[in-house]
Amino acid sequence: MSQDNNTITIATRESRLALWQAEHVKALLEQQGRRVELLGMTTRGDQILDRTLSKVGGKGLFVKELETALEEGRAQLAVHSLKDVPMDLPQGFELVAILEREDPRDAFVSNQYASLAELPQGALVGTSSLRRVVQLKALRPDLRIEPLRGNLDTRLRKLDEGGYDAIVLAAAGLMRLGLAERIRSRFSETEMIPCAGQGALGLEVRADATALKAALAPMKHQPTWLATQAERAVSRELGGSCSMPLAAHARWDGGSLQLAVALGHPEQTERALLKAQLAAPVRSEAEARALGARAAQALREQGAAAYLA
Ligand SMILES: NCc1[nH]cc(CCC(=O)O)c1CC(=O)O
Repeated sequence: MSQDNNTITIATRESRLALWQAEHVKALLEQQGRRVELLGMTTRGDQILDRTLSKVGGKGLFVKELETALEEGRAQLAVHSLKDVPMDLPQGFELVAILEREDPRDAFVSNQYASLAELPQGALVGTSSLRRVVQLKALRPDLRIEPLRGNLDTRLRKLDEGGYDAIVLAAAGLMRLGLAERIRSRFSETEMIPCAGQGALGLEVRADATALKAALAPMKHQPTWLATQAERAVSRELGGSCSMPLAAHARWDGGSLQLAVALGHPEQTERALLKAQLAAPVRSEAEARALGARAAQALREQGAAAYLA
């Protein structure tokens, strides 16, 4: 297929969201005169749709098959939702760029209610993200929260079939798929702190792909890169995977990064949510990671150890 050096083959999952993201990067590369093909693949994470991902365990459920394609030379580039990418990539792989982040917030979607505040006592909310569960419980202890799995279209269908009063999803995914009109309201980044990397796309290549790395480097959006380095450092420091109830979101305020973090207990959702907010001037990746490490430390000082399995 792509034996000639000018063609870049992008390995992608085949969900509508993943394909949109791969097509988006393809279009950006084509604007630079590159020839691009897509290689669609099914990952283990796509196959396990009947169980909550946190119970399946294992990191990188959505990325491993794509990495194998890079390893075997069937593709040169993998496009990921950054929040699905493990904090430390396996030996031989690298994130070469992170694109400018879109809306990082979580969205409230319902056919009857305009916002969380409007939900009646004891309403049923669907989400499978432990991060969302612990923050929803803190905001509205009366709510019943039930698992909701599947790709975005499936989750919306389950809402429309009457299975839930409301569901909570990442705004960015809905916007990418042209489903923004389903969003009734957005949570602020402080009331429902997003997951590390939410709303950003990461480009992964083989670490030895020198020429390709040089070609992709200009696609790196430095403010997003630094913000997400701080967020991902929190998770790395706490030994986290994407399935623990950890939230980390950094936003720029002039030259300073404002980092908000929250950690809930994975089983006892009635236990207090640990929270911290820190800010620091950040000019380098080292400074971004140091800010993330300080936030993790702040959570440890509040007793994070008892929350980490
Ligand atoms: N975990 C699945 C996933 N991975 C990326 C997105 C949305 C897009 C993004 O955050 O970049 C979603 C859906 C969701 O969490 O609702």
